[in-house]
Order: sequence, then C-alpha cells, then structure tokens
Amino acid sequence: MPVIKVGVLGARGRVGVEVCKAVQAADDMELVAQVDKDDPIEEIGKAEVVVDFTHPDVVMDNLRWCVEHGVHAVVGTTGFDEARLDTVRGWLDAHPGVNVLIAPNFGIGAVLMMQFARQAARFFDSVEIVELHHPNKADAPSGTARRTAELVAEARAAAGAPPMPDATTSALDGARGADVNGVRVHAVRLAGLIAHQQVLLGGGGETLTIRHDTMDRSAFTPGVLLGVRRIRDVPGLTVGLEHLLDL
Ligand SMILES: NC(=O)C1=CN([C@@H]2O[C@H](COP(=O)(O)OP(=O)(O)OC[C@H]3O[C@@H](n4cnc5c(N)ncnc54)[C@H](OP(=O)(O)O)[C@@H]3O)[C@@H](O)[C@H]2O)C=CC1
Ligand SMILES: O=C(O)C1=N[C@H](C(=O)O)C[C@H](O)C1
Repeated sequence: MPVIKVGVLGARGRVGVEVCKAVQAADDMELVAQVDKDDPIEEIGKAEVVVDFTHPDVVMDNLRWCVEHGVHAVVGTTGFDEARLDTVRGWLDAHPGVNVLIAPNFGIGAVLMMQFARQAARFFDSVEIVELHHPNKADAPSGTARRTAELVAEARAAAGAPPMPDATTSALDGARGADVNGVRVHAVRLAGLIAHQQVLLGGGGETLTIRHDTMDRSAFTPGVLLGVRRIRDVPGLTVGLEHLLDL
C-alpha cells in the first residue's frame, strides 16, 4: 500500500515535534516536509496531507495556501470561530476534492470529555467550565473550552433548558469568566501545567465534575494520525475529531 506523504507546519513547536515523531514512526506515512516560522511554505507542497500546529494568527494563511495548492489539511491550531469556519468552507467550495479537518482537541479523552459534557448539560441547573493550561499558551480561553461551551449551550437550547441561575449584581471585571454562548468559561495559566479542563455541573442537591488532564503532548498524536489516515475520504470541512470516531 502506498504511504501517505505528510508535511508538518509548526514542526519545531511543542506539539509539532511530537507529530513529526509520530509520523516518522508510522509504517503507512512518510514525513516529507517540516516547516516552521520563516521557512518557505512552498516546501509543504510536497505533502498530500499537511498537519498544522502553529498559531491562531497565521493558521488562516497556511490553510488557504494548502487548499489553493490541493493539499488536504489536518488542523490542531486554535482560533476558529464561525466566521473563520465559513471562510474555510468558501475556499473548499472553490476547490472541490480538497478536504480539511479542524479539531480543537485531538486527545481521545478530551473528545470524550466534551461529549460527556454535552450529554450531561441538560440535566443540571448550572454548567461552568474551568480550563487550565501552561503559561506559554497563545490564546484564552482554550479552543477546547470554547467548543465545550458551544456543545453545552446547543444541548441546553435543544432541551429547552432555562438560563442558568446567577444573581451576581456586582463583580470585578473578569471575576465571572468569559461568557461563551451563555456558558461561563474560566481560564487559568499556571507554570507546571500542560492542558486540563473541568466541566462543573450542578443542581438539585448534587454536582458532577467531568475532568480531563493531558499529562504529555504525545496524547494528541493518535488523533492526529487518525485524521491524516482518514482526511482523504471525508469531503469538505469536518470540525471535531468526534466525527471520525465510532462514538
Ligand atoms: N487541537 C489540539 O489537539 C491541540 C491544539 N493546540 C494548539 O496548537 C497550536 C500550537 O500549539 P503549541 O505547539 O503549543 O505552540 P508552539 O508555539 O510551541 O508551536 C507553534 C510553532 O509554530 C511556529 N510558527 C509560527 N508561525 C508559523 C508559520 N507561519 N508557519 C509555520 N510555523 C509557524 C512557531 O514558531 P515561533 O515559536 O518561532 O513563533 C512554533 O515553532 C496552538 O493554537 C494550540 O492551542 C495545542 C495542543 C493540542
Ligand atoms: O495550547 C495548548 O496547549 C492546547 N490547545 C488546545 C486548546 O486550546 O484547546 C488543545 C489543548 O487544550 C492544548
């Protein structure tokens, strides 16, 4: 069976290094390009599938280059809101046959945590999210926390759940976190951490906490390799690794 030619954008970054190692160790893949900041992006054109773990400020330019040059993309970089996703859909409409997977988190446990939060959201009065990351992280709140909040909000809306109780009338700016579709999201940046999230649900004399911890960045690579293996067969834009898992 022919191997998949893979390129990595952000190859010298914290996650990019792990992805390069995992691709090199995979029998069915060949690492044909490793591109980082200030390297010529043209190098990435050797690849059939590109993996992007760069920065929210540059990922759109990278992705447009890939789509316009007929290269499938598996994207872990964060910073995608609905407007950005619509822009990507527009590029893909103009380049049928090119596919893109964007996933806020490639960790299998993290994907399950998001799905469990979505399932549980309608059964509780209150849901809040606390995400905790290393202090070198570029964005806040995390892409995973934003996506979790969207899933929680969608599930509650579909179930006709009322707004969450909150009688706060006076607070310092930021004390109640960010409001993401009506769900409060709190971001902690702490030396020693990698990536962690708790979804707190409460009501009716009980609470439920759903917690996920990333202990090592190699946790992201099985999901990335799954995306690389499957992306050629999933037309257009796919958002979220859950669509490639038999959940
Ligand atoms: N979806 C998921 O599962 C995960 C997503 N992430 C996300 O991935 C992104 C990267 O995270 P992380 O690896 O920790 O970040 P790093 O800063 O460690 O790595 C990013 C790398 O990309 C490089 N870079 C910057 N601009 C470009 C460019 N135009 N072309 C190619 N390379 C470039 C950076 O170079 P320089 O340092 O010189 O700027 C750096 O080496 C973040 O958005 C993060 O949130 C992280 C973990 C998991
Ligand atoms: O920057 C990180 O480290 C991470 N970014 C992703 C996010 O913003 O959700 C995934 C994971 O949390 C690690």
